[in-house]
Amino acid sequence: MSFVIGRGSDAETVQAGHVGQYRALDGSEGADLYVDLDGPHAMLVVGKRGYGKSFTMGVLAEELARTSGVAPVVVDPMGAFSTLADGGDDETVPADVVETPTITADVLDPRSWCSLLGLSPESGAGGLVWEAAQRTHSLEAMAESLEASDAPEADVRAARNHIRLARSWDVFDPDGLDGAALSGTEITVLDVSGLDSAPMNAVCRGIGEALYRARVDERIDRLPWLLIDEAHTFFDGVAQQALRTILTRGRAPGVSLVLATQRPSAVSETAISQSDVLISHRLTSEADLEALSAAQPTYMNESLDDRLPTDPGEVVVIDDATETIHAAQVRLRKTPHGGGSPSARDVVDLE
Ligand SMILES: Nc1ncnc2c1ncn2[C@@H]1O[C@H](COP(=O)(O)OP(=O)(O)OP(=O)(O)O)[C@@H](O)[C@H]1O
Repeated sequence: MSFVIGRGSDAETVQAGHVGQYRALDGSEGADLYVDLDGPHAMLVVGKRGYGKSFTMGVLAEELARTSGVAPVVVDPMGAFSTLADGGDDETVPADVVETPTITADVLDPRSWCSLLGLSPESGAGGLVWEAAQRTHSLEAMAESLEASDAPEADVRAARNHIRLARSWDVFDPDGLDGAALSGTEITVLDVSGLDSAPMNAVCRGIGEALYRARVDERIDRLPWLLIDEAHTFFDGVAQQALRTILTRGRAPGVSLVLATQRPSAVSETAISQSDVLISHRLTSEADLEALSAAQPTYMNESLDDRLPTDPGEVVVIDDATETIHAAQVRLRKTPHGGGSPSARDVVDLE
């Protein structure tokens, strides 16, 4: 029996992930720390650059990949998680890396199409894109429907150019990833690192909606866990809508979200207030500390900044389910860590 974050003390550690050890006040390591992977959760992993957010997310990903009944999916904007598939010294993690993830065009509603292409729905071209998205289900069909329009040629030309831009991203495909394709037992890593912010957001939105809808419509049995690194990138664009839906309504259909960001002040307030587990690495920026302090739970007696850790891999965990706070050291990765900063000394060693 151990303490399991999100579940409570004296809990069984089945369907729980081993993420590290408690950290005593003198810095020594204590008992093992587990996180509940059985029920749905919204987790937020925050911390200044280089203090271990991606590493911690990788540890969670490794644990999810080896947990039954869940369908873990990572949206990987830095290309740091494909190493999950490389295996470790003595253990392998079942992982499937999708290097060019695609989604279907109809996951975006007409308004989102306009915002994705930077068009005002009130403009001539925006209105045409809106109508095309409303009437059709693929990018091809959207392009064709523009040609049949009797709108002014200048508007049609502008709309055509924007649709052409969307086609050049190569992220829309009528056979794009759906809930079924994403709900395997292995962890699916979607490498979006080669994409600009707009198509990256479109993919994230499509994946979030596909997983959520598949559970609401009872088309998949396993409980999806969507892990998103650099989450602030997605609260700036069209992905935001899907992430908000999961944060506010994901619990009932059993969809979990793990967001990692170095800028908690740049993810929405919803992301902070709806998270039931907050894992905080070192943070120093005034704005970020304020964003977290504003959502600081009433059971937290002292200020959060007084408790924040100082070294990479050290965390403070605020568990809303059990209303407890824990100081811990995140365990080492079993698969290679794909993030981290390059060092000039490593280059010299190679020469
Ligand atoms: N739990 C840990 N145990 C040991 N070392 C760690 C741990 N977590 C992080 N580190 C070390 O810190 C380095 C930086 O970690 P990581 O790449 O996860 O930072 P980050 O906060 O995600 O940074 P960025 O914002 O640049 O992505 C790692 O390469 C690793 O050397």
